Amino acid sequence: MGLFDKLAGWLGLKKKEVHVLCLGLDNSGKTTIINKLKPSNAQTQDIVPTIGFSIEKFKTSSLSFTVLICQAKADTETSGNITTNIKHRRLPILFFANKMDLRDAISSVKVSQLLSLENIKDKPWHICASDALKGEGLQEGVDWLQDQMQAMKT
Ligand SMILES: Nc1nc2c(ncn2[C@@H]2O[C@H](COP(=O)(O)OP(=O)(O)OP(=O)(O)O)[C@@H](O)[C@H]2O)c(=O)[nH]1
Ligand SMILES: [Mg+2]
Repeated sequence: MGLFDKLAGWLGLKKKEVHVLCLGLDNSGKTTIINKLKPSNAQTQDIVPTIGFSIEKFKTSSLSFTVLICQAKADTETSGNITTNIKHRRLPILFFANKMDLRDAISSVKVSQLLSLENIKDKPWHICASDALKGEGLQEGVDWLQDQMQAMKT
């Protein structure tokens, strides 16, 4: 069972489709993170650089996730479609400070300071240190998303 399956189970399943936007710098580990969220039998061993953007669809027993993966600088029609109105909605934002296994990695607290995340006042946000190769930190992020989505339902 992948982390998305667990998330779907926890959500109460009122919604049938969930859109997730995965945005980050080139080579930051976006595809690796999304791959790790899939059930192990659906994961690929062969991660290649994403050209432009990619759309992944996950179907769990009763929920489908559409994940749009694109570079922070991408400005495509598709990303526009999915991101329309995001700015004005109180949608949760989960940050992964990925590649924390690298020797020169800085802490998630420092990343948060450098990105001035404390200035985000109109949306719930959370930052997790992660090592997407080992899958470390991803569960913490999914747990936080679960709490946020539960709160949005009530
Ligand atoms: N050391 C380390 N390497 C990682 C980690 N996550 C991803 N990588 C590696 O970083 C490289 C880029 O990972 P991708 O998942 O392709 O990154 P991306 O953000 O999707 O890259 P683009 O599609 O090119 O924007 C790959 O060689 C991954 O194996 C991590 O947590 N630690
Ligand atoms: Mg990619």
